[in-house]
Amino acid sequence: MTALTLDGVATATQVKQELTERVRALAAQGIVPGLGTLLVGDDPGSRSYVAGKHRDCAEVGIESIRVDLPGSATSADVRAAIKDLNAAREVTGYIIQLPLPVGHNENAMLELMDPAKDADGLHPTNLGRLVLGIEGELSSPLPCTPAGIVELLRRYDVPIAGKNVVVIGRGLTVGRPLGLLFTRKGLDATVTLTHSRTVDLAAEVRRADIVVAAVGVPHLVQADWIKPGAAVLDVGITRVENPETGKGILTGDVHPDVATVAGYLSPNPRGVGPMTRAMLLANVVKASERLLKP
Ligand SMILES: Nc1nc(=O)c2c([nH]1)NC[C@@H]1CN(c3ccc(C(=O)N[C@@H](CCC(=O)O)C(=O)O)cc3)C=[N+]21
Repeated sequence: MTALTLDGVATATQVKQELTERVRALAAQGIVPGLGTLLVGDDPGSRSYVAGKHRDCAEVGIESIRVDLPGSATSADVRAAIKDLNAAREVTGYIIQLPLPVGHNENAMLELMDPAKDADGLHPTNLGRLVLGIEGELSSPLPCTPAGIVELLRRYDVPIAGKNVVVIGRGLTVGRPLGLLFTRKGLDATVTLTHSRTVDLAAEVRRADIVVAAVGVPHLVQADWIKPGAAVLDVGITRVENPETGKGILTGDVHPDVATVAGYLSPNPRGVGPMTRAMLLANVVKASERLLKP
């Protein structure tokens, strides 16, 4: 058996086409969604991620508002920039590009954001609403990677209700919110959240119909860990130095041999990553559409 590829690039392209239509409909009502990004310091990875997000915005017609602060910026500078973004009328939603340089208190900065403008869905109020299971229009922006994972599975009609999901990694942006999302009414999966202190990780993963690996440990998940036919989402990515060439290779958490056992496999890169970026755009468009609601 060779797993069906859950193609994140093709799916993200579909999502962006649908968003382009929704942005056109908003423009007809005089509303232009705007995505703000606050980048502190000059980490090349963060710079390239932020540049990618603004390219995505241009693709669907969302306005971009970039705020870049130098690495020497103080917490007061960051707080002032957050206050400006909260007040800026052209900003529908924004993100604080993580990680912030050492010395800044990320959680305190996230809490300063206006929850209605939290395009990442990582503000405590929005994570709290996820716990409360607030559905429908009132529901807040969902964290982008968990939303991207569910959207990818849905678009390939991968069964979720009643299925055993094993998430590897309990991080803020993926593992923890994903457990809440999969157990929501309407998705109805059963979730096991594993982590570095889980006793027999392979045994847990072998029970899974859906596996999400989000830890950043190259090729952690082996083929003999996978129930034949299971869906595997490879999220964690690490730049592994090639000893011969010295080049950095992007390596996922899932060993390539898994493709011979799994029923579905998202590649990494070109899987959940592009879906994460598409869901960020969806959060901004949804926030603008909420402005239309009486
Ligand atoms: N507030 C905040 N929110 C984030 O969502 C956030 C963040 N900070 N800091 C950094 C991480 C990283 N992240 C990625 C999203 C997509 C790809 C992605 O699309 N990667 C491509 C490969 C690289 C590329 O082509 O750019 C892929 O997987 O195919 C990568 C990384 C979001 N992050």
